[in-house]
Amino acid sequence: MNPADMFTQVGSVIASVMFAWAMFKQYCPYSVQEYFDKYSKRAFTFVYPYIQISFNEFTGDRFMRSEAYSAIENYLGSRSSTQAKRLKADVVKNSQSVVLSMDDYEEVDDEFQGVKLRWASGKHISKSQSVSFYPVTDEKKYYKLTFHKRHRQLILGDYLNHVLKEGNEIKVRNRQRKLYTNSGSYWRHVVFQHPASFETLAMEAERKQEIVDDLVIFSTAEDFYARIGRAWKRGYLLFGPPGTGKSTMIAAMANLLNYDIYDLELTAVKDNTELRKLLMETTSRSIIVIEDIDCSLDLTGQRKKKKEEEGPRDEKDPKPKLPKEEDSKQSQVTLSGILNFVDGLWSACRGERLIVFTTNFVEKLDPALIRKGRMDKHIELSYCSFEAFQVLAKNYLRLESHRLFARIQELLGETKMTPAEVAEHLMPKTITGDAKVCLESLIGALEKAKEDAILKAEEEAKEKEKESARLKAEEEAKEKEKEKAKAEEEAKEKAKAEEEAKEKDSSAAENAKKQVKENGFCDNGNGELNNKENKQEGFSH
Ligand SMILES: Nc1ncnc2c1ncn2[C@@H]1O[C@H](COP(=O)(O)OP(=O)(O)OP(=O)(O)O)[C@@H](O)[C@H]1O
Ligand SMILES: [Mg+2]
Repeated sequence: MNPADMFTQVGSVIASVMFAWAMFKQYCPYSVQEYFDKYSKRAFTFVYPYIQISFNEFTGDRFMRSEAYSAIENYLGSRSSTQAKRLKADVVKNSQSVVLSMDDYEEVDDEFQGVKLRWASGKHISKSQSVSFYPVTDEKKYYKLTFHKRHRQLILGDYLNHVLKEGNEIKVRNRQRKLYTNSGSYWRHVVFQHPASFETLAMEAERKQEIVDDLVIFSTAEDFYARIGRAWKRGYLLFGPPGTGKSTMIAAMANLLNYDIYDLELTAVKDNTELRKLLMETTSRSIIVIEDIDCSLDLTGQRKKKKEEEGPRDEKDPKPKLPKEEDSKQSQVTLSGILNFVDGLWSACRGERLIVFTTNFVEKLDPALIRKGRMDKHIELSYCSFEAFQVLAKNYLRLESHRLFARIQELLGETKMTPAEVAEHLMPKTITGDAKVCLESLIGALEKAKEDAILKAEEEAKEKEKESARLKAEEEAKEKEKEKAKAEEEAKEKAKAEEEAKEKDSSAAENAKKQVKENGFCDNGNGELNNKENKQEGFSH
């Protein structure tokens, strides 16, 4: 048979098969088609010796990007750069390095313990049903792994673990950390580039080391948390006056552990459901921060008391007050919503998370919120100590020691100044950045602060004295009032007694007169008898 005849024959066979298939599709009942589909696929897999696994980009309801997908993407990155012909490039780490990954419909070979496998990338495209001028396409990307079925055990066990582990490590190395903030129920992010570190944090070295150790132990304790059956999370409560470094410490924590930050603005969260949704969208290796928790919501222990103190409504205005506009817009996140959030009911799903609360007034918070187990570590950030000052001097002025340090140490022991205020004075004030000028400015400020504190203390002492004198005078006046009331009472009692005695006397005289009239004598009550004659003659018995 010559080639021309052969092509004609093959062509006519293909055309006949396609015609038969089209007829089958058109006229055969749907149930029979389904049956046919099912068994043809089974027959195919029976003779086809390879296994295929798909890893889709999104899991669930397009809610979260699959961690396995992004790990595979990273893992295949280095292999694709040497094998694939079409690559995708992305810039990471503050525009400092380029990361390559394979483009759609590319294939890459891999080898593990002598076994050959193949990865392919692809996407399903489905057009959305919406009627629109610009039709929206819904892309679902995936990676497909193909390997011989006799290696099933090895690939499903060791190889996939190896891919995920290595992919995650590459991800951590390349990752550009993000600072997320919530606007309503969505997170928005910017690249996180805060320069704070524990080295530059002004704090006593011992306490600082303790916190660093705690963080590092936490970040490497996955197996421990799994063994004791607790969610891999840890709560930190940072408290202290404004400007003592709470926010700075959070940035230092994120830099130390290479974590993202989710800065949660509670007042922008509508209710507990929205809070849960936001939390579910946080990724592992992150710090979830709620700053100034005492101001965020009415979560303080004094909540009930405050309401009681407000007392009954104004008598003159018995109408119930309508809520103000901002009241009605207020967040409905409740204390129990926050407690669930902290307890990790919703965060237990995957990965490590730190939860950090900051407050200026720890005593105002509801004890339930900050009990151990919820907020595992309470860290007080307080006024600047000499040791903290030394760190600042080293950061700002590159000074280890100076003759003015002694005076500063003395003053810091006598007065309170926040690290933020101290740092402000250490900012170079001249072009030459003369350290002496800065230190003298700080000494001046500390001396002034000390004087102010003395004046304030004197003022307070005077106020106290005045108050106690006022209280004493009030007490004395009350005492006098009491004595006067008592004297008046006694005088009244006496007058009453005299009145009664008088009345008694007059009734006795009346009785005597009556007896004399009737009997000619009377008993005067002393066993003596009186009569008219005796009286007239001046006799008496
Ligand atoms: N302990 C510290 N170490 C280094 N710098 C500090 C420290 N405390 C404060 N600062 C400096 O002061 C500034 C303000 O500090 P920060 O915002 O961390 O204070 P804060 O405690 O969060 O205050 P607030 O309670 O008002 O939020 C920072 O920019 C930082 O430079
Ligand atoms: Mg702060």
